[in-house]
Amino acid sequence: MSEVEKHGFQTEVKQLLGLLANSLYSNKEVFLRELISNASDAIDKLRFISLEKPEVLGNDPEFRIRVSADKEKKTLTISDNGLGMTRQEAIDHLGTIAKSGTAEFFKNLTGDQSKDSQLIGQFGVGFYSAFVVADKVTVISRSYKSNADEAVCWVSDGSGEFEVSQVTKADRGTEIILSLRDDETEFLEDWTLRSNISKYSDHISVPVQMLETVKPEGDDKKEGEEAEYTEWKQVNDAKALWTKNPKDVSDDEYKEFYKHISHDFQDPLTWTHNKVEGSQEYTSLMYIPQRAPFDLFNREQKHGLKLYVQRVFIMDDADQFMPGYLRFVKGVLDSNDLPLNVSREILQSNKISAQLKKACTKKALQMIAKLAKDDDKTKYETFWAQFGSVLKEGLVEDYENRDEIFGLLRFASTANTGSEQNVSLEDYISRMPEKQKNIYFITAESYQAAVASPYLETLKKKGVEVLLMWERVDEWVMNQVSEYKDKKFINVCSADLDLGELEDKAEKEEQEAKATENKDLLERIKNALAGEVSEVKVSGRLVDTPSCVISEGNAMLTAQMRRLLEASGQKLPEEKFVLEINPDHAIIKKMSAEADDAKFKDWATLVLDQALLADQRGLKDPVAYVKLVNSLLLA
Ligand SMILES: Nc1ncnc2c1ncn2[C@@H]1O[C@H](COP(=O)(O)OP(=O)(O)OP(=O)(O)O)[C@@H](O)[C@H]1O
Repeated sequence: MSEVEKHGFQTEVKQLLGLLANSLYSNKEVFLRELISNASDAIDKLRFISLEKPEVLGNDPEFRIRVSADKEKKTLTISDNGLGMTRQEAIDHLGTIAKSGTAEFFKNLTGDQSKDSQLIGQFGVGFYSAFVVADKVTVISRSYKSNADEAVCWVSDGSGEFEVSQVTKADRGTEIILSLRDDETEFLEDWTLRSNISKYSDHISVPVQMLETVKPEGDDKKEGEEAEYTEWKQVNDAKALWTKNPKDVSDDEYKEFYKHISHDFQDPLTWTHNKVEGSQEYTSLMYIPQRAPFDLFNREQKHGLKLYVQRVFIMDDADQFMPGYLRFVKGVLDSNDLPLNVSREILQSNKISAQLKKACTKKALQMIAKLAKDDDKTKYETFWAQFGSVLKEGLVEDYENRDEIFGLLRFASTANTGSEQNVSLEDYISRMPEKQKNIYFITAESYQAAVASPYLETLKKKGVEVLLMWERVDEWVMNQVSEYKDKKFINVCSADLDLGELEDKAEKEEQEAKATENKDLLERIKNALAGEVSEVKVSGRLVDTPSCVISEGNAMLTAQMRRLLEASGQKLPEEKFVLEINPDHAIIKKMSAEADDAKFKDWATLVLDQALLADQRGLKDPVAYVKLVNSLLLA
């Protein structure tokens, strides 16, 4: 054995190891699924390499995973003849977590063990789950590229460090030896292992073998042969789940397979399994998780389907088949038409992959639509809470499926008493009074800001429902969609709020009359606010509030959008507002009666500042505002 080299785990791995025992307490046996999954991935990868270089298989061409227990030593060994790891790969892969966004994820943990261990499920623990049952893990691995004496031995007790040394290993592949804790010896029992392996691994295509005692009897027994001997026998079904007829697959099998491909501990919310024959031949099996992954909004998040061509694994995270707004969909795509030597670059510009993307997108949207119709309403609520804001991106990203996506959206609304997002556009349209031709909505900083906005006042008075939006993505999306089923989307904060036929002739005339009547007042306010506002108008949208501001012309940078752009580092020109006043409001009446120009200016400033505050625009000089309010209160 060569010199032993010590390494420390990456900080995040240490944190993960610290939380594991708690998070996997009630389903410790998942370590077996995770290690068998890794072994099967390692075999899939080598099978792929061998397509071009069959010589890498050498004299060991039969892929298999082996599980064996040693009751005396209290060890459980999982070995595979996959691609193996070099010394450096073992250091890199078994000492760090390579997922982007990992550091942020760990920074955001609360420090409360029980809460954090729930979150860890979102993360996928993989190899490290071995430490839940073992107090020492030894990995002996030889890469398919290395010689027998260049194998690596990796050992750790999971506390903070691991050791690596060079060893000799006769065959290619990886052997993981778990020294089980005293209270975990049930995993040495033949029956426990067999039942867990068949539960977790029936659906993977690689045979998983265990040693079986064979008792030759009668004619089989040869002269001089020992009474009993052991032989490696296949334990699992080893038939890739997606290749089966959907009718022959149980819900439990679908759920287990999901856990195998996703490394999630929870069951999926739903799935769709489709075998398509004809001009294109492919099978897709797609799932929606119950919970969003920790990196759903990380640009570098790996997502997409596991790609197989004619049942041969080609690559993980093939994002060419799923649009970005469906990045939470997990699953497998097995194509008969793509070439086996397909690369990411080829997929990017390939006609077949474009057709497959279209088909998979449609199927995924149908799966979501079916979930929306499920009798169990909580399922769609869960889906919407986890992935709704991502799905909305599809309105911009996927013009072709816009109507389908619109149909899946759920909103908060003034028709509800709380902030729950459960109103579909169909619900909204079905409640529209005959005279209403448009769909009204508001975007704001928060639910509270939206529902209490002065911009809703007239619509509320007229009994018109308004959809309330406050998610980051809303402003951007709603700026880019104009209509649904011939109904225009109208932002109630827009400069020229189009009430269409909801505003009758008499109201229009009344409004015009008020504008004429208050012409001097409007002019006086504009002068008093010299340069602060571009125009002062009589408002048609206010009832209980003295004033509001709207953006000049149709520039329509709402407060929310402005903040988003500023946060992204854009320099925006200073905004000019149109101030709308409600001449029937007592404050405006009081202001109008003020003869003293200086005092009038104070009132005008107050009315503008209040409008800016109500629109969550913030004030340039909040201290001056407080002084002004106090002086008017004490006057
Ligand atoms: N049996 C094995 N053979 C070869 N490489 C392995 C084996 N087990 C683990 N590895 C390597 O170690 C890496 C880390 O494994 P780990 O289970 O922690 O994460 P993962 O499988 O990449 O991610 P996740 O489990 O979240 O999908 C793997 O990506 C792989 O490169």
